[in-house]
Amino acid sequence: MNDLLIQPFQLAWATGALSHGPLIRKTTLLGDLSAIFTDGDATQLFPDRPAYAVDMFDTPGGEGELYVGVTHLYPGKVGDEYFMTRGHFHQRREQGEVYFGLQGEGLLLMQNQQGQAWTEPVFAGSVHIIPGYTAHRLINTGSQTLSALAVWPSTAGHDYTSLPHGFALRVIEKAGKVRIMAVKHG
Ligand SMILES: O=P(O)(O)OC[C@H]1O[C@](O)(CO)[C@@H](O)[C@@H]1O
Repeated sequence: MNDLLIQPFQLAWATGALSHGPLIRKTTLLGDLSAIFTDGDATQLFPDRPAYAVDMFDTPGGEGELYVGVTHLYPGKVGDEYFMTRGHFHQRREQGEVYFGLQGEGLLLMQNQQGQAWTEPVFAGSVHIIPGYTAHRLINTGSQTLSALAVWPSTAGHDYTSLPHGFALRVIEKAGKVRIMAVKHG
């Protein structure tokens, strides 16, 4: 092959489909998420139902390397609470991440180490800079799959243990409307 011209990976922006490169897909089932929903027991009614899938290019890790992936978060609720990702800080706290909304509608929930939380609407074309020292979670408030492209340092890692009481906000549907609720244990 001509080493002076290397074909890039590709992303279909409208759907989040990744191609032209080695891919890894990780699917998270409702049954894996019982600890994060208010009505955790309800997740056991459909434990094998996929809540979301993360596709990412299988590229080298290490200092200075970036990962590129797309999270496809499916529509649905557990009780009145919308499907969401686990949410995490980065092991390497100082490392940030960038999300790009591709399709669907939802919220990006962020929370700093002081416990202050906020949300940003996610939609096709939205751009989200997740600062370092900030936990983050995607929430699907729509009726279609919410897909977001993410770019993050390969050394960032995922810390799921530093939110023992969860996030300070929960997002539910009430009287047909999206409600962002401040809670003690999110
Ligand atoms: O690991 P979580 O919190 O379920 O989030 C899903 C994915 O979202 C990302 O932040 C971006 O794809 C990944 O790092 C993470 O695996």
